[in-house]
Amino acid sequence: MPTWTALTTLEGKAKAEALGETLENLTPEPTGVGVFEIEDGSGLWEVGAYFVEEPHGIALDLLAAAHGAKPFTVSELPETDWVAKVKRELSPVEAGRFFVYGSHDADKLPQDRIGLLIEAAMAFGTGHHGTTLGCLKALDALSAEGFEGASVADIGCGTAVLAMAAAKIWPFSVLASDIDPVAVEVAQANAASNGLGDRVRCVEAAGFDHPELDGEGRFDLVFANILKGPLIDLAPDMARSLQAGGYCILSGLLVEQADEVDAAYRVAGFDLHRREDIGEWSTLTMKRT
Ligand SMILES: C[S@@+](CC[C@H](N)C(=O)[O-])C[C@H]1O[C@@H](n2cnc3c(N)ncnc32)[C@H](O)[C@@H]1O
Repeated sequence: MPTWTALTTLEGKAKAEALGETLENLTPEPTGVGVFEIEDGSGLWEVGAYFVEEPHGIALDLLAAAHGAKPFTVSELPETDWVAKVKRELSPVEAGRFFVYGSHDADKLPQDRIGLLIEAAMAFGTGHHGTTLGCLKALDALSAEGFEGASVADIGCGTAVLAMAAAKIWPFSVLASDIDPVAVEVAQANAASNGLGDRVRCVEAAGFDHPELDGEGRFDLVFANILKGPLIDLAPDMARSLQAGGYCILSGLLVEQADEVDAAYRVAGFDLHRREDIGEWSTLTMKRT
């Protein structure tokens, strides 16, 4: 059985966030990085990096020295325990008409909701994050306005939660993509377990850099829940890929970053159609002019 090596340290908030960012850029790249507040009133934050393979000790020593971090605790976690723990703790999420749930909560799916079965796995998108929620709500709002997406792409699909949501409300195929091959595998498996294996296709790609994603006016709706920087970089390709009157639903940006992304997309040929802020996260629906 593969084991996971977890490296954790405790810091104050600012240092924890800076350390988390540095860990994400570490070589070898961690399989996951987490930055969490310890809920004991101590004001301390836990920073963790999780590796499937043995971490690079020297890189970690340098990292700890550079940040003045307390020594990392290194522990081995059996993979199955971790996944099972996350699964048990995940409760269903409602977003608009959508109900995102794990198989352990299958009996809780209300009859009037559109179910999206997502098992906790090594991909982002269980519906719990404000960015995913924002995108699902934006999709629901577009559909309530009478919009029907006949050619939809989900860039940075993670679990494919957004691609599957679109495929559940409209009778067309959806193309999902992710830069991370593990996410592509998880996404394709989720599509199959939701009975959408023939209509949600997942490919590995960075942005629109894939023959199946390429083409002027190729799509009428594109989701991109990635970060502010990549979203801004993607604006010209997004404008080229979308038909006039089509939409992109953008998330992964903090509330204070929304105006900057909005401005970049206006320059590229979009108008702001809708904005939804959930907690510290903002989701923009931009309409191609
Ligand atoms: C925040 S998650 C979003 C997952 C899912 N779409 C959701 O809304 O919950 C971002 C995903 O985008 C992928 N990603 C990041 N940059 C990307 C890029 N330039 N092109 C394609 N995928 C990217 C990451 O691997 C990750 O799976």
